[in-house]
Amino acid sequence: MNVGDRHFRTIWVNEDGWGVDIIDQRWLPHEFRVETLRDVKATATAIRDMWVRGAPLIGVTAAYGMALAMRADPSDTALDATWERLHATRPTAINLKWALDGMRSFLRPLPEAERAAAAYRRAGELADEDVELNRGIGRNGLAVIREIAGRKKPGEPVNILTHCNAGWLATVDYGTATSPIYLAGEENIPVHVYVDETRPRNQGAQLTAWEMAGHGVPHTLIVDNAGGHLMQRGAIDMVIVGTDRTTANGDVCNKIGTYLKALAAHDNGVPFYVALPSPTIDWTISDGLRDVPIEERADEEVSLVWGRDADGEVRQVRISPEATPAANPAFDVTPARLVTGLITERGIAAASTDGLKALFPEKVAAA
Ligand SMILES: CSC[C@@H](O)[C@@H](O)C(=O)COP(=O)(O)O
Repeated sequence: MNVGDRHFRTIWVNEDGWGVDIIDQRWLPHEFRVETLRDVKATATAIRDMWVRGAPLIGVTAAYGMALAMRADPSDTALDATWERLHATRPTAINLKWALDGMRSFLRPLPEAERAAAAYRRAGELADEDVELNRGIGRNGLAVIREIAGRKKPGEPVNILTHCNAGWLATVDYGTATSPIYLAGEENIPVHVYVDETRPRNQGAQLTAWEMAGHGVPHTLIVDNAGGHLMQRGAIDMVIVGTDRTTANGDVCNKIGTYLKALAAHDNGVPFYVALPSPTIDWTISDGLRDVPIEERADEEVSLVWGRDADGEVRQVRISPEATPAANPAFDVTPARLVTGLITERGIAAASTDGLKALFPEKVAAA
């Protein structure tokens, strides 16, 4: 998507032909910074410390990390060690394992001398494929927005609530939850987005709001706790969120707080959609609560917040007593029964084993 009048993806190969450039998302919305990753160590840090984040982008970054590793040492030992090191960075998004497994099984049969070039090529293909998957999600989600818009008075916007950032910054381009929103904009369908701030790291306030502002999408920032109130008053037409891992029966693991939004949506009859590319489906599990590992992140993410002060300095401040401990589970699981539909690149699936099987029969068979 565009930053100013220049098109950016979130990740690309540096002009030197081998470094991997990323948008360092820690500084947004205050500063737009690009960093170059030059080895596996830097790639692991970038994923773990959330310079890049969002399930699809984590996967593609890991694929490029494999390429950096193969350039330094194309041995089987390095292949396995890189898989282990990158896989240990963040536990919840299944796209990470999907990308690492795919890269390793693609590279293993190749002669060592060919592995680095092949790895860069394959990582680039995964990046391109991600963009195409997201375009597909956009087209399918757009049908839902269009249908709601058709029931509105002319010019009245479709009010969409989203949580966290499942935008272009969380993917290679377009985003998952935001892709239908961007396509609605291209069709001049009026939309308005309520952006949950998404404590503790504020991906909504910092990233989704920046995306919406940058693309002229009418939007309003709300605190996480305002969603239920707005739904009770009929201010939300639909919810669209992303996911880090969806199980074969349609349970959805996503950023902490998603479950509460789904409960409020269910209680108020508001459609609750989840937008996801098929690499985010974990076909090997069918009980999200039991089987999805939930990342526990540092307590400082709860006690300290980043912002820009009156002098223009980006800094961190403490908001709770030094002595108060904090817990920071980063994701939660929304049971399939609360999900209206799964918007995928192949269409909208019911959040159920049969619903997903109807769209992806070959994946179910392979699992
Ligand atoms: C298209 S991104 C889907 C999810 O990865 C997104 O909703 C999310 O929860 C991101 O969490 P994050 O901790 O910022 O990586």
